[in-house]
Amino acid sequence: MTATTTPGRIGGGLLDPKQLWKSLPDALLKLNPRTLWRNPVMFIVEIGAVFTTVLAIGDPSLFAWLITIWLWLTVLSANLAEAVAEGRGKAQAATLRAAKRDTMALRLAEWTPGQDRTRYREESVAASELRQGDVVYVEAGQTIPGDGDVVEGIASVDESAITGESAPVIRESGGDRSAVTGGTKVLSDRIVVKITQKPGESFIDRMIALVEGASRQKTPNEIALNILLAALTIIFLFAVVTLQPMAIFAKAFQGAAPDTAALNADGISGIVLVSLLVCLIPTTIGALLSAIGIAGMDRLVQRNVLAMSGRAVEAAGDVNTLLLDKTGTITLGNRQASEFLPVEGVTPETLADAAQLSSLADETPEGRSIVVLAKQDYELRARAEGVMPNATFVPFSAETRMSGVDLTDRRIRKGAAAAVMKWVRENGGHPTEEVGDTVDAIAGSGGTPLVVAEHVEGQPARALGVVHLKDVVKAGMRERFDEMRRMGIRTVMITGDNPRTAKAIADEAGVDDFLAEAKPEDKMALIKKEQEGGRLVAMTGDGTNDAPALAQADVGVAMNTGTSAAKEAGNMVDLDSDPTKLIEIVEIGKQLLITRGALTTFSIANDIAKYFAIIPAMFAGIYPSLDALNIMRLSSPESAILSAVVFNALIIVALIPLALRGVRYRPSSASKLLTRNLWIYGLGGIVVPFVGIKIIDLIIQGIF
Ligand SMILES: Nc1ncnc2c1ncn2[C@@H]1O[C@H](COP(=O)(O)OP(=O)(O)OP(=O)(O)O)[C@@H](O)[C@H]1O
Ligand SMILES: [K+]
Ligand SMILES: [Mg+2]
Repeated sequence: MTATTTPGRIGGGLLDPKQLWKSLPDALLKLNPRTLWRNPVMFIVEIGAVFTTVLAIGDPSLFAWLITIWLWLTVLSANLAEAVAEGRGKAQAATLRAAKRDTMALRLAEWTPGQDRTRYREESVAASELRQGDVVYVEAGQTIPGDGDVVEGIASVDESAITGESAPVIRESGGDRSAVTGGTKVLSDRIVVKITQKPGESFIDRMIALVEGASRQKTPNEIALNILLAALTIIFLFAVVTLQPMAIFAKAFQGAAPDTAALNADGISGIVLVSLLVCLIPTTIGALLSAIGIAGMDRLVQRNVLAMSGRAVEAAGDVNTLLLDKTGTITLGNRQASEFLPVEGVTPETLADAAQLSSLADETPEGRSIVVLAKQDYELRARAEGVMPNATFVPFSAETRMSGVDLTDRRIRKGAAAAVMKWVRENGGHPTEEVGDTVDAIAGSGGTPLVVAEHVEGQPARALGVVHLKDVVKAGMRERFDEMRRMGIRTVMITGDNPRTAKAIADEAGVDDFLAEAKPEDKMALIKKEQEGGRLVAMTGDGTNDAPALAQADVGVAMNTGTSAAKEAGNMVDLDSDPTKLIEIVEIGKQLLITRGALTTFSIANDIAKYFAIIPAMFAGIYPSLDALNIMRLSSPESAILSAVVFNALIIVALIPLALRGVRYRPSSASKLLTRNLWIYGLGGIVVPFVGIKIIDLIIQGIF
């Protein structure tokens, strides 16, 4: 992809200070308690800051004001993290809005497929007036007025407004490349589009809401973590509150110890209690949690993937099995007729003629390619539907795996070998051995054989021959599947095609397993089976027949080129329509989970370390024996507390880049990763505060 629509990524780990500055107004707005209460940890800090502000006004001192200022800065840092994360989507939303200009649409009344356009009543309406089910006509140079499926014709479309990709794409009726998006532009030819969107709920609308974070909801893991953080906060609140009677008691017994601003005969000052509390509660992760989630979604957007649910992004990090469909996902998907192979006694022309006749109204790419090949090899002229008034066309369905035509005294079918042979038998015929051999040969090479058969009234049905549909495995598939294996993900190809073709393609592409002759309900059943025992399943697909499976999967990635039904059913859409994108989606999911885990570990280790940094300094005057623990030798209790509060605020800002960029992920086993991160972030979390607080203490000492 190109990154024309995506705002600059935060590279190299360093945060552009300009971004912090630009997000400052948003961060200030987030101080509003009505929005902040959603983040319990930071909400407590804000209450604490209000409290110390009141105390500082009542009994002003430099110490009181410094603490108060830094407490407010702590809340502001958290808001800044979230605002910076959100700010990146806003630029993209602006680009998308530009594509949303209101256009005029040419609506067709009483449309039926295959008819000459001049027969319809046409009316020009504003795009915003269009309703679900309306049929519109769009030609070269015009903007597509709404989301829908192409029901007639083929056109090249410029989708750069949403994908950022300037190369035009083909959109055509019938197949799995039929979905078009409102706001994109037809470059050549003309198409008839059936609108599928509800007014005001267009794909671009949803994209805007998504990149702006307006529709973001907390994910299950995030909610669970929030509850844990709130619980920790309450525990520390008790710990701090019970410190007070202890302090008063100790002070009474050790009356000789000198009073300090932190501790006198009345106990610990309110300012110090609040400071202690803020230092102990998990402010680091509390401040960064939501930014981590937003950044995860944003990383997907950068890769042209729209995740409609945060839950799916999380699930992606834990996926065990990936199901892919064959045609159009593993293969290029424009299965083209390449050869007519008749049985003995039938001329190639007869076969080509029958195949063409049965495909005249078949709007699938396969059907159209048969019409074209017959025309080109045998100069058979495609007969227009209007010229054959007695013909009833039988459209292709994934259930029957056949399509065809019924004429007055002759019926023709073409389709999957098993389906057509069954049809021949049911109509009194015997499929010849020869068809079987031809079918096997084509399938063995990875091609799709379509058997053509006819049933003339009064005679037994008979197979006329086989059409060879050629398809090509996309480049680089094997390497990507190897990579998935290293990540511990099993890949399974599912296809409506026969087992032989399936095996040939599966071997060539290097998937772990395959399921052939799968009907939509079989795909569903396979997913449900895989999900048993808590395994998470991802699925990529593009066809209408993939829709139920996409909805059932934990991560359902619909190709943007696919049908509207598929895009509606999945919980992610890949604008690049690249099935191996799932590797990146899984990586981003894992990165999200790892980043959250690492920063939680760091945050909690950090808080515990702070406890040991401050408490000895505070009580050293009273309990000389505690002096042994006072390894940091901070200059005074006040300085110790102020240093801890300053450090607590600065560490949030320091970690914003990591929260946004994410902790690096390399394919390796989950347990190895966990141990490694526990070491780095756990140990780091313990050591960093000691060093940081000491440095700040020295600076404070230097100033005063
Ligand atoms: N237009 C058509 N007319 C008749 N038969 C068709 C047509 N298109 C496909 N078939 C047959 O029906 C079978 C099932 O098609 P279906 O679209 O369900 O699956 P597929 O495209 O082969 O696999 P996938 O699920 O990977 O997309 C094909 O393998 C082919 O034999
Ligand atoms: K803290
Ligand atoms: Mg298909």
